[in-house]
Amino acid sequence: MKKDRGLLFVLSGPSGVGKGTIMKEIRQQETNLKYSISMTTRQPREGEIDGVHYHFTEKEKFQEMIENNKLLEWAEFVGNYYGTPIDYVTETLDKGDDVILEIEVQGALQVKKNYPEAIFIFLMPPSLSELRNRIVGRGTEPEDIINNRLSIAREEIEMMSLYDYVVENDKVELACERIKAISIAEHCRRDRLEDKYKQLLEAE
Ligand SMILES: Nc1nc2c(ncn2[C@@H]2O[C@H](COP(=O)(O)OP(=O)(O)O)[C@@H](O)[C@H]2O)c(=O)[nH]1
Ligand SMILES: Nc1ncnc2c1ncn2[C@@H]1O[C@H](COP(=O)(O)OP(=O)(O)O)[C@@H](O)[C@H]1O
Repeated sequence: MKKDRGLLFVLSGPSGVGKGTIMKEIRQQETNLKYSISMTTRQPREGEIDGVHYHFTEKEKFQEMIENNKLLEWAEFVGNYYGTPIDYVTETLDKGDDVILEIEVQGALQVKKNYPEAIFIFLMPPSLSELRNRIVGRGTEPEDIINNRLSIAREEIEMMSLYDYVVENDKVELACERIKAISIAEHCRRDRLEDKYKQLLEAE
């Protein structure tokens, strides 16, 4: 039997909330979620690998992708460009596999416009002071960028109500379990096995 099209999940939330940490954990586990690797013009951080964490690229190439409609969505974030290559997403969904995007809020809103059937998950920190602690603790950004990211975070949090789910990232394992539970629940909702069971009842 032909597999139904996969489901598209969008994980979003303020910088420093733990999106990368959660995605790293989920990618190491056996799940049906395929991770879409974004394209960015940002410089790689120490330990980041091209083609694993991001497709790192020059501005010209990124611009070309936009012009050729090769990005499902894209956004400028603190001076760099980030975008989702469309081909991987459509090919994977067509094969019947689920895809998860880890993107910021402007991009998520574009996906909502272009692919409204996607399922939107907003990851929240336990508090704003904890969010600051996490960004400072990560030690990857200078003070002015941290402040910039925190003021964007406040604006992003205001968009929370547009999402289907709000998931707290208090403990990494708990947040991962919640996201996996959402994926299972959404499959139950989409697949509705009523027809199958109706046939079974009729056959008995
Ligand atoms: N719109 C959009 N945002 C992205 C994409 N990839 C990553 N981002 C977001 O860009 C923001 C900055 O990412 P990054 O520089 O890796 O920093 P970090 O996620 O805060 O560690 C984060 O909120 C990411 O979720 C993408 O393809 N599209
Ligand atoms: N549940 C959590 N509890 C404590 N620290 C966390 C938790 N989740 C993530 N962190 C830490 O917060 C920092 C930011 O996480 P990161 O995954 O880089 O965030 P994002 O990708 O959303 O910007 C990292 O140092 C990470 O180890």
